[in-house]
This record gives sequence, structure tokens and C-alpha cells, in this order.
Amino acid sequence: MTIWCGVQPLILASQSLARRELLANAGITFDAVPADIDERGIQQKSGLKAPGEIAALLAERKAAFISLRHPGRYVLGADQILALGDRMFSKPVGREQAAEQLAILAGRTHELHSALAVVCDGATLFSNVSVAHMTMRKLDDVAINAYLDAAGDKVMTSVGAYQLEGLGVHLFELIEGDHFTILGLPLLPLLSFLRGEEMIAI
Ligand SMILES: Nc1nc2c(ncn2[C@@H]2O[C@H](COP(=O)(O)OP(=O)(O)OP(=O)(O)O)[C@@H](O)[C@H]2O)c(=O)[nH]1
Repeated sequence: MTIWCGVQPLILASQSLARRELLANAGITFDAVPADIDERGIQQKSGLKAPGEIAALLAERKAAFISLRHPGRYVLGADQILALGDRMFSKPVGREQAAEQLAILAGRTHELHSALAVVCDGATLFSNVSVAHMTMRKLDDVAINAYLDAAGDKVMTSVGAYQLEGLGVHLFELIEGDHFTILGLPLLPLLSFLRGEEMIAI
């Protein structure tokens, strides 16, 4: 029995493997169509400073970008911003930057702001922003390099240079927030919306 009962599959406007896995594991039928937008340019033009508002704007823009090319389809966009105080981090480029970023985050609590938007024919039907608080252990350079040696290049695909469901778990001493929010997609609010739209059967 299929969980999905939408007339057409959802469209996920994302390249993110984590987001695809979360939807697939939840039994959602979807097509993945990455939204190639200038995230940093949109962020700068917006003048927004709050990480949750920036994530919400980018999620909506990704969904709208794909929605206008797929009339009549429900399109899901998502974005995640890591914030430490008033500093914001995006995905590290290369091992050196990942090491630098982890050294800054070590021994401190950072926030993950994960946003989603569902857009159809350019209209935003649903949006959500959820936050998780991540307290990282004190880590010296030896520990950071040992982690990066073990975790490999995969760490570059995440804003915090970690996959919590993988070796990233070794970096933390306290995690406060929803597991799915940490992975980059507030799944529970999304499923509640889709259930309200009679697009999922349970
Ligand atoms: N597997 C995993 N991925 C994570 C984790 N934390 C953050 N991420 C991923 O980090 C990425 C955050 O960067 P974004 O800019 O929001 O998304 P993206 O990967 O560029 O993909 P788009 O949706 O196409 O923009 C997302 O793919 C998240 O799924 C984690 O703990 N585990």
C-alpha cells in the first residue's frame, strides 16, 4: 500500500541527499529537481539579518523557482542556516575550511535554523521554520583532524561539517531539537500539512 495519494508526485526543489532520504523513508512519492538559484545574492539583496528569516526566504525562493516551471505541482523547497551568535555559516568548501569552522563551533552552542516552503503555481501554501540547539564538545586540533580523517569529504555536504546520524554524533555533548530539523527538513510539520491536503494516507 502506498502512503502517497496525491494526484501527482511532490517535487523536491533540492540537491540534498539527506532531504531526499527523509522523504523517501517517509514513503512520500516525489521527483527531485534542484533549484539553481543564487542563494548568497538573494540573501544579500534581502537585507535580512535573522537566520530563520533568511532560511525561510531561501526555501521559498527555491520552491517558487521550480514551481513556475512545473504548473499545478506542489513544490517543496528547504534551506538550513547555521548560526553562532550573529555569525552565520554555510557549507564549508574544502577540509581546511571545515576544520576552521569546527574549531570555532567547538565548546559552544550553535543553532540550526531549518526552513521549508510548499509552493504551487507561485503561491506559498505552507511554510515552517524550526530551530535546534547543538552543543559541541571542546575539541582540539588533533580531535578535529581525527574526525575529518574518519568522516571524509561527506562533511562538506552539511552546513556544520557534520552528519549527526553518522560520525558527527561524536562531536556533541548535548542536542536540543527535532532530529529532522537537524538533518535539514522539518518533516513533522510538512507531513501534517500534506495530511491536511489529503496527500498522504496515514
Ligand atoms: N545527512 C545530514 N545532512 C545534514 C545534516 N545537517 C545538515 N545537513 C545538510 O546540510 C545541507 C544544508 O545546506 P542547504 O543549503 O540548506 O541545502 P543544500 O544541500 O545546498 O541543498 P538545496 O536544498 O538544493 O539547497 C542540507 O543538504 C542538509 O540536509 C546532518 O546532520 N546530516
